[in-house]
Amino acid sequence: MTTIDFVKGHGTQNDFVLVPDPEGRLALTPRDVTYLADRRAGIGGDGVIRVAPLSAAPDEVREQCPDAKWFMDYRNSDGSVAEMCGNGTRVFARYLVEQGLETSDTFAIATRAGRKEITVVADGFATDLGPWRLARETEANERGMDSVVQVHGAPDPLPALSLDLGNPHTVVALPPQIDLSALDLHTAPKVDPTPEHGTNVEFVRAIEHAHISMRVHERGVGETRSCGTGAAAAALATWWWGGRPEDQLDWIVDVPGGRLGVHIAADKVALSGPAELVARGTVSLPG
Ligand SMILES: N[C@@H](CCC[C@H](N)C(=O)O)C(=O)O
Repeated sequence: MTTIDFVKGHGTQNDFVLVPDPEGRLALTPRDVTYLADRRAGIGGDGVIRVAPLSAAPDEVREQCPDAKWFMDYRNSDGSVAEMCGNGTRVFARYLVEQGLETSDTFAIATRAGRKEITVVADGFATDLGPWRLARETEANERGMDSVVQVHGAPDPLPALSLDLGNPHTVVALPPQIDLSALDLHTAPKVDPTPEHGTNVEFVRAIEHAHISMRVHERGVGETRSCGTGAAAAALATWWWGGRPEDQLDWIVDVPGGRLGVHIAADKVALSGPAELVARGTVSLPG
């Protein structure tokens, strides 16, 4: 039986089991990940993050991130690998700083979606998520929609926009007659056309100028209380639908677990918000 150290943390209640692997020797299987993420039989989390040295990252990640020391090896709670996790980057950064593994106010980390730059800010951490793009630009109609989403709680399919932030997102602007709280996200919303590699789905309600609230159904997880790349996708889609106003580049995104900041800069986007570590211990992996 293998016993490992773990650290539990969260960013706006998007929670993760961090697994320190300073030598880069740990091969977490999907079964290990589902066990660690299990809220009843294991530790519990929306995802599992192995903290590995850059030398343990895949070749293409090492090439893209030569100045990063640490690789965020992210898995969803169902054991699947995801390219990116925005809230995860901040919790990962919190761990590196608390352990003294990073000592400056700005540093790079490596992810499967490339190099991400972290900045320590007053209320947590900001992550430069880098470039984003419309996933199906050629198919977006004049209203900026390229797909439809069927979700329990809405009588008809709702128009949506797909964005790529390193990982896939489909954003729905809720019509005024449907409350965010009326949606049932226990089952995955159905997206048409079906994205080849699945998608995270965000439902957005505008509150005021550059201020939205959202709920999310995450690929590989289910409904979560926050999603960092999802918040960025939701702000970008709302900004896009609004005609990309140049005076609306700083967004507030309210999620069930708290509040995130999103800054849009030309072809890049940044995410900011809190990150907390709440527990440490050891756990035996299933044999
Ligand atoms: N919660 C994350 C996103 C995690 C990955 C996602 N479920 C996927 O499969 O793409 C975030 O904060 O961005």
